[in-house]
Amino acid sequence: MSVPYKHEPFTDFTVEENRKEFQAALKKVEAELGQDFPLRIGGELVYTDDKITSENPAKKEQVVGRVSKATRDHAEQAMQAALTTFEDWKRWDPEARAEILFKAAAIIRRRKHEFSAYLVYEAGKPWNEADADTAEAIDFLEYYGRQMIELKNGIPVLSRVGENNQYGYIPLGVAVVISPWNFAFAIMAGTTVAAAVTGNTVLLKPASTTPVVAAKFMEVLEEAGMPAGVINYIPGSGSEIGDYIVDHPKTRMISFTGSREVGERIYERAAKVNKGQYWLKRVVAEMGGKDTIVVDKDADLDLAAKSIVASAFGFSGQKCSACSRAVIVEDVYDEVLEKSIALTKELSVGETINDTNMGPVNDQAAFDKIMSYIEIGKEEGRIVAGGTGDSSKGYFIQPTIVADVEADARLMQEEIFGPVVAFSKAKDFDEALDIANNTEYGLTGAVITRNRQHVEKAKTDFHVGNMYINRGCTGAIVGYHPFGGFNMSGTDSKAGGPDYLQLFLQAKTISESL
Ligand SMILES: NC(=O)c1ccc[n+]([C@@H]2O[C@H](COP(=O)([O-])OP(=O)(O)OC[C@H]3O[C@@H](n4cnc5c(N)ncnc54)[C@H](O)[C@@H]3O)[C@@H](O)[C@H]2O)c1
Ligand SMILES: N[C@@H](CCC=O)C(=O)O
Repeated sequence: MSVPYKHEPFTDFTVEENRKEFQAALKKVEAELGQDFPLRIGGELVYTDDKITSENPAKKEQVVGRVSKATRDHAEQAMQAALTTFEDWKRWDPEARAEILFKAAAIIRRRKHEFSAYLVYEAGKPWNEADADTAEAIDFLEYYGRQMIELKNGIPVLSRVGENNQYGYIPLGVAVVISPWNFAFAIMAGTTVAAAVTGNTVLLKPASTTPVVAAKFMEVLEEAGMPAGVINYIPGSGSEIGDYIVDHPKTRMISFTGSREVGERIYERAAKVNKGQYWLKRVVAEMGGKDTIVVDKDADLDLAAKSIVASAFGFSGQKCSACSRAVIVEDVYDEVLEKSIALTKELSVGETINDTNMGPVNDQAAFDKIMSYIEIGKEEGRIVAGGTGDSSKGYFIQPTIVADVEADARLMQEEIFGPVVAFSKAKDFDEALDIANNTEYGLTGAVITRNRQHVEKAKTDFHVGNMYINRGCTGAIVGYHPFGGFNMSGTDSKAGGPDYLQLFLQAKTISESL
């Protein structure tokens, strides 16, 4: 029997010993950078000539690793391997499947700083963000393992005289898992193991800018005893193999996390029943956000500014949960804005091996997109902090606050996915909530208030999947804050929540007449 789930503690980097250990891990990983990683298809390691080169976004010339690139033929081979393996894997005792996850969690825990160091190099994460990403990956393994054990005998239903009834869950088949780069470890690992622990086999296509940490995770799974063919690792371009695996008639479900644009495409394509397909594909799609922190007039204004700045600029705003809109009741607008500007000016931006507050953004495309929104910000409001970027060595953008933006402006409506937050004024709390709700998304949001009635109103009227009170709007913890959004933020599949694994299962009723 395993001990109860508890989330993995974060490393306290104010402790000198922890800093030294992390610096040692950074050194060790730096010496390993530039290796080649294979595809993994049915347990075979496949090296291709065509590679995806993963670069450090903080230092463009630094190659983190070269990863073999899957073609459609590889994707087809992976599908066949997954189909064959499914026939065996689905019959495994769920507890034995869960044990592999616990073993993998233990391996990663022992090498925690090493994985976080990879995230510093490959995703440009500051130390604390890398550490949190690794901790969340461990949490997903520990939590989903336990959830599977809880579900293994199904859920009791009523029986009656002369009739014995059972209600249980069986796996679906081959799951296609497509993950984003911004939680290159946690989301990639969590979505993959959720599919596998429930008895499905997996085709994993990680994001093209962060395939190395996924390759390292494959090594851990193998060491933990994951049988060959259960998880098939096929990095490749979305356009080359993405559509192919989504459309494949043998794909039973798709677990996608990424942008709204790609999510909509996958949702639409998955709806079509192709030749040889005899099920409706299940789609879990977790997409973008346009998340708001609302500040009431009766609120702790220091807490408000701290929450806005941390949620807007943590990992350079590259979180689906990031605060990209601060909606502030007019009585306290100027004060919160001033406090936020002051805190923002204290943030350091630079190469994340140096433990800066903020690192680079993901790549040139992200840099260009974010800078173009800053230009739009100059038209739609007033730049009061930041506003500049430099992509000569890495993709660095200063944390940017745009003040006095109208509620329907582009800056208030479109996902920027970078270190840019728009401030908007509301005449009172009701109007602030209306503005908070006026986007097509509905992922996270927070209210900062001391007014109990307003807290209660926000609980019912703030239409987001994760609503926080008197704190920032990022940083959901597995098992504590099940995570997923409404409307165009996705299918509200609550990752790290008690009903998440059922998305990877189908329920079966058995009724026996006695
Ligand atoms: N809601 C959530 O839980 C959540 C979590 C993390 C990120 N996100 C969102 O993800 C986005 C950032 O991530 P991103 O830039 O990696 O997103 P993205 O949509 O560009 O890419 C996500 C994944 O989809 C793949 N892909 C691209 N085209 C494809 C296609 N035609 N078919 C199949 N797969 C394809 C990519 O290669 C990548 O692996 C943001 O919008 C962010 O809000 C959401
Ligand atoms: N779960 C993370 C966000 C994941 C998306 O980028 C958070 O709660 O901040």
